[in-house]
Order: sequence, then C-alpha cells, then structure tokens
Amino acid sequence: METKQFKAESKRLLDLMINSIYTHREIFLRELISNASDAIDKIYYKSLTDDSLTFDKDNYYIRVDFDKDKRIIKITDTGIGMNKDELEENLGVIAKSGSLQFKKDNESQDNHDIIGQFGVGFYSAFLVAKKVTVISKALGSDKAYKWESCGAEGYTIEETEKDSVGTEIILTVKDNTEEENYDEYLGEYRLKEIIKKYSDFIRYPIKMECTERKLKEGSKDEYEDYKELKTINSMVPIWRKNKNELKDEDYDNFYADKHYGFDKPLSHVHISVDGMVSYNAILYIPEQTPYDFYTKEYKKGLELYSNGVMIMNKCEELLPDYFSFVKGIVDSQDLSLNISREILQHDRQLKLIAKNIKSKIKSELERMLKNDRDKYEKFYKAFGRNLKYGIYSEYGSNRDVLEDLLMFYSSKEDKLVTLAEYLERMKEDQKYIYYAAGESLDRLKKLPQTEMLLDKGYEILYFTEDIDEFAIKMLMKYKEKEFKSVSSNDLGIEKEEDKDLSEEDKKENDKLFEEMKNVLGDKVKAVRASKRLKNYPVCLANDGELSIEMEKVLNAMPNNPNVKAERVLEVNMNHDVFNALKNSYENDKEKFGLYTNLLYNQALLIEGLSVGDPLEFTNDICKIMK
Ligand SMILES: Nc1ncnc2c1ncn2[C@@H]1O[C@H](COP(=O)(O)OP(=O)(O)OP(=O)(O)O)[C@@H](O)[C@H]1O
Repeated sequence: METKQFKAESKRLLDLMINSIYTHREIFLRELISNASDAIDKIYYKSLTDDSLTFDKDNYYIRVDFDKDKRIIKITDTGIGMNKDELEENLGVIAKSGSLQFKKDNESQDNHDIIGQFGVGFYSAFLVAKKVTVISKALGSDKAYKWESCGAEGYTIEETEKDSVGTEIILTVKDNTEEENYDEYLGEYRLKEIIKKYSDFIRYPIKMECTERKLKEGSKDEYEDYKELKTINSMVPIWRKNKNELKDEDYDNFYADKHYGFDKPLSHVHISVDGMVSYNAILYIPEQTPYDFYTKEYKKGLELYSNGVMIMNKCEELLPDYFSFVKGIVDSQDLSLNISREILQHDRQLKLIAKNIKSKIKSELERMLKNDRDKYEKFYKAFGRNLKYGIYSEYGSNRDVLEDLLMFYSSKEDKLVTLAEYLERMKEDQKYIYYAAGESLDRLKKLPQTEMLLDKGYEILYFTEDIDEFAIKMLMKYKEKEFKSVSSNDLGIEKEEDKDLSEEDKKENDKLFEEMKNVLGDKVKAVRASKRLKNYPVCLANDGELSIEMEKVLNAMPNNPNVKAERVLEVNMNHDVFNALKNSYENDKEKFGLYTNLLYNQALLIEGLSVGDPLEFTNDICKIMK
C-alpha cells in the first residue's frame, strides 16, 4: 500500500496545530463530536430536498467508546460518511473544510447550525492520539474506506468493510510522558465530563456505555456493577426552548445544574434576539453574594456558546464590572470564532451582545425594584455595594445606568429608599439631598450634626458603607439636586435664633471663637457658632471636599495616605456649656483653655475618633472635678 505525503504546508500546519492552536487537550472530543453532529445534520439537510431520503431523528446518534487496555477511544456516528475522494480531500488537506463547502452548496437552506468552518478541528485528534483511523461509508455508496495516519508523516487509504452508513474515528491514545498523563482520557468519568462540558447541547444523542450499580439478584445488601448504554448530553438547550414551555423551576434547575451558585436565583431573564446580531441568552440575578465576590479571585463572565457548542467558560467581555454578579449563558451563531474556537476573532458582534445584555440586566433590576421590592432589597443587600463601586469607578461615567438603582437608608422611612423617592418627598425650600456618613445606623441616628435638620423635618440618607460617600462625591448631583453632608459647612438652612443676635454680640462671640482656635492651634481650621446643634454642646464639621468619614476610610487603607479633613469645631451657643465657656473667657483664661480642650476632645469622641492625648484628657477631667 502506498503512503501518500501531506503537502509541505500541510505538514507544517499539522505541527503548528498540534502544538500551538489549542490550549486544552480535552477539546479533541468536542471537535470530533461536532464533526459527527455536522455529518448527521448533512443527511437532514439533504432529506429536505431529496424525496428519496427520509430523516427520522431517532435513527441518528453519536457514540463514544473506549478500551483502556487497547488504549483506544472510538467516536462513531450515523452521519453522511465520506467516500474515498472525500476522505482524501477533507482529511488529507489541512484547512479544507468539507462542511464549509457544504454550507456554500446549500446556501438557500437554513443550515447555519453546521459547526465546522475552518477545516482543522479533525486534526486536534492528534493532541491525544498517536494514530488516528477513520472508517467511513458514504451515503449512497456501497463501499467503505479506511483512512489512517500517525501524524505529520502522512496517511493511507484502503478499502474496508462497514455495514452501515456513517463514520468511526478510532484514536490510539499516546503513551504517558513525564509532563502529560494521557491515561486520563481512557476513563468513563473523564470522557463523560468532557462531553457534558462542551457538547451537552449537541442536538443528537451522544451515547456511552456507563457503569451502573444494582442489587445482586437474591441479595439484600450486595451490589454489582453493570453496563448500560446511556445518552450523556441534554441535547435541547433550555435557552432555545420557547419561554412559554418553561417554568421557573426549569430555570432554577438549570442554575443549579450549571453550578452557578448554591442559592436559588432571585430572578432570570430569557432573551432571544434576532437582528443585527442574533443570540439567545439566559441571565440570572443570584440571591447571595459569592464568598469571594469582593476579592480579586472572583472572575466575572457568562458562558459563551456558538451553535450549542461551548466556547468559553467565562466570557468577561459580556458583562460590565458593575454587573459582575450576573450568571448565565449566551449562545450565538454570529460570532467570529478564531480557529481554535477558544477565543473570538473580532469583538464587534460580542460588543453588540454585551451592550444589549447590559440594558436587559438594567431593565430587569428596575422591574424588580418597581414590582418586587422585597426581592430587590435582598438583591441590593447582596450586591448594592458593587453598584456603588460602579458609580465610583470610571469617573462616574456609568451614572446613567446605575443612579436609579441605588438605595440608601432613610431617616424618615426607617428603610432603604431610592434617590427618586427621596426627591419626591423633598420639601419645597430644600436645596440639597442630605446625607450622614458613619459606621452604623445606631450611631448615625444619634449624630449631633443631624439634630437641626431632623428637627426641621428634612430627610437624611444614612451612609454606612465605606464606598457610599466616595460614590456620591462622584455622582455630585441627582436630577440637578446636589448632595450635602450633614457635616459640611453650608447646609443651606438658616438657624432662626441666630438672626436675633445683635451685631455687637456676634462680634464678641467671634473674638471668643478666635481665642478658642488659638488654644487648639493646627488641630482645627476654625471654631464657629453652630447652626445645626440643638442638645449637644459641640460637634466637628468640615470645610472642603474631604469629610472626616472619608479621612477615616482612606487612612485605614493599606497604603495609608495620611490625609486630613479640614476640621471645624462648632459650638452650640444655646447650650448651658456655652455660658460657662463665655464666663471663663471673660474671667479665667486658664479655665477657658481647659474647657476648650475638653470640648474639642468631646467632639472627637462623638465623631468616633480617638482623642489626641488620652492622658491629658483624663487629667483635664480631673482638674474640673477638683
Ligand atoms: N465524522 C465525519 N463525518 C463526515 N465528514 C467528516 C467527519 N469528520 C470530518 N469530516 C469532514 O472533514 C472535514 C474536515 O473536518 P475538520 O474537523 O478538520 O474541519 P471542519 O469541521 O470543517 O472545520 P473546523 O475546523 O471549524 O472544525 C469536514 O469539513 C467534513 O467535511
């Protein structure tokens, strides 16, 4: 028998293929199964135009067998088969795709589903095989042929016997090397796992003899193994099914089967788009935060399929970072795949899909917020922080997508509210959206700075997460209304009592505050009369953009930038303490200094900051108790 040579380019290409196109050896099975599925599809398409052919789906299948001792994996199909010329052309010339040709020849039909296009997939068999044998009988032919090759050296073709139409691919698996364990592919569970992973939604049954257990006949506790031919793949992808046929339970089961999470998803979106780019997708909003969600280890992304064949486990490009919690799959026949089907060639289609998916997720979250508030709050507790990061990152450019999805705890409602709800309730004369930032709701509810605002009936949003104030600073405004911290210098409200003070009194007090500032030195930027205090003697406020809460967050970071907010000590002139202070100012400068320091330290404590010098502080207290 004559051994024919691959053409020189083919030799190089084969070498290239085996060593560099694919990153995962296991995809050889995906490629061979895809070819088998294409071969069955071809009979189906032929039957559409050829009356002598009938296509009964039940007669068509793909079968995978293995023999560990003989080191063989066999993939059998009942597809269209290949005659001698086709074996030569399709398997002897690398990068010649019979399937692509078939698609061209049958252009008028809807044959988009055929997977092959590059004419290289077959050779991935050499990733695991030292010898590949193909036995094929073409539809309409009474002769069968055997094609055999050990790789780059070439191939042989000879006539052989085969009963039925179709193809058998027999791989003689390579011997183990120090780096590679090829034995793993000669095991039932590994093969099943690879089939499930990549070929679960191939339309024809992929059968395999599986080991099952049963009670031994006549025994009550002894078991024995037996073999049963089983279909491994699910075949019809749930995302291609009609939405009306599916129940919530079906979607939940798919979520669990796919190991998207251990929780039950809060909601799902089933998308079927036919347009500039066609795709099907199922997206899930999970209920629980994955344990590694807010760490670098968490990888976002959706599963990506092309024609029911898995291409990528996590396609990052399909999700913006702020929706990284979304799980699910996308299947499109319009993707430009690269030759290994592991990465995508051009991302134009992908970008279109990603854009579409982004707006679908947004609409779904808005729907939940409007119609299913409890669910939305659950979602928000799990992933709200991520939305806020989304606002903060990229210089606030995602505000349009995200601002209406934000929620904060409201002083008025005692629950989470949206910014739109806040705006709706705003008083007519109210200039700003007020917020208070601190470490817990309990503390915030007692914060001196909020006294006057609450007393006047203004609603305050309580920020308890590190990111809150940073996100809001990036947002700056919501529907033309500026955000204002309760600690900021100008609250946009007048304290009526102040208007009653004479100019002379005001001047006198200013002198007193100046003197206090002298006592405190660099610790504060200024001392002022407070417009926001009612029952508390003092509080800290801040001038400038950096608040005391932000200072705390930034300085707690690993690279401690050592920033300092511009602190202003505010004094409540209606408090009894102020009279004592004034008295000391007029009569006892030493006492005045003591009081000033004490009041400043009190303000620090109220703010959740530590006093500068605890010993001095306790000594000061002792001094006034004596
Ligand atoms: N099981 C099979 N039955 C019938 N024809 C087959 C079979 N396997 C391969 N072929 C033929 O061999 C050709 C080459 O296969 P190969 O897998 O290398 O490329 P492809 O499937 O066309 O494209 P891709 O590289 O995108 O997979 C196919 O186009 C098809 O015509």
